[in-house]
Amino acid sequence: MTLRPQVRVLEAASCKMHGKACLHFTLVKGPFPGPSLRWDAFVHRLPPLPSPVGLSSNFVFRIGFWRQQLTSRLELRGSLPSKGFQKIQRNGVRLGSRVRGICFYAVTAMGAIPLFMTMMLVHPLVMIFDRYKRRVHHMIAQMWATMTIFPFYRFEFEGLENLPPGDAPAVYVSNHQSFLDTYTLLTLGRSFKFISKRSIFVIPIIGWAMFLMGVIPLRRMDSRSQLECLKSCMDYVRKGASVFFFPEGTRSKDGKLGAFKRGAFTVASKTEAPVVPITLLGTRELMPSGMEGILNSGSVKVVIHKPLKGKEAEVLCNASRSVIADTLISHVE
Ligand SMILES: CCCCCCCCCCCCCCCC(=O)OC[C@@H](O)COP(=O)(O)O
Repeated sequence: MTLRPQVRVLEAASCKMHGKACLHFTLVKGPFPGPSLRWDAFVHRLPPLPSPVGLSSNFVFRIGFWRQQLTSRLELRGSLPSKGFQKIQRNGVRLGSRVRGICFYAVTAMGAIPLFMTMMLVHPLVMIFDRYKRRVHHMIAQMWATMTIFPFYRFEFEGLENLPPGDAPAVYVSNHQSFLDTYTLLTLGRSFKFISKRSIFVIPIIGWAMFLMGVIPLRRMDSRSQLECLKSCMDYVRKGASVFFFPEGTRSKDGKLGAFKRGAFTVASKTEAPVVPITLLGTRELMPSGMEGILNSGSVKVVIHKPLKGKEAEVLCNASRSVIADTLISHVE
């Protein structure tokens, strides 16, 4: 293995690390093509303030066209928020986030098995004594969700006093940014029935538990399935239970709040049940849509807003969306 100094002056377009003009002094160790280790010192030539000066080491593994890069970077002074050798990245995703993701799913799977067995055991009694709310199942789901997320991120609730007293029937709605939304909301321990896309029911154990809990399936593009879903929701609410909609119908891909579908608000206006708007903050930063395999570090906040009542679905829809939109805007750094 030879150590070969390389000095490279990278134009803005080619400095992938900083996207700006900068000077790199690189020591390359290792035969080419093959695994190589590079030490890279960089100074920005035309720095806006603050400009990063630092050291990074790239371990580049190359076999034929396959290339894998692990980067760690020490920013002595930089534009990145935090300093220090803590960002070991693979393809731009921090190793820590990958490891956390794997642990997260291990914990959630290990917890689900015994808890699901318990659910199965008590299910006949639940269907006899508490057919609509199924509170015992929600307590089990609350335990599962809490034990799953507790080791990985802090979550706090604001506005708990706005929750309908005694689990009274209501239509809950919130923005939707991540799979973590469901986990976080389940820790509330309320017996609301989620409206879920059918494909989630196929997940072993979780899907079966959703069935036992009375989660309402929906084929999103199918108008008949939408009607059946609304009918089930109205039936549940009239029988004293609550339902939970993500009116955007899908997770936000860019963090912006999408348009709200009317279904939830039709159920509320027809059953005269209150709408409880909820804003979820931070889940997307932890596990963005399309990156379900990773879990970044961070925290989550859930804001429960004052319940809204009314006979006009459109009015309820607009009022709910704007209170959530305002809260999202007010929490943008
Ligand atoms: C025994 C262990 C206990 C297990 C309890 C499991 C309870 C799980 C409740 C799941 C409720 C799921 C609600 C999902 C709502 C939904 O369907 O949202 C769609 C998005 O997400 C994904 O769609 P997309 O963003 O378009 O990919």
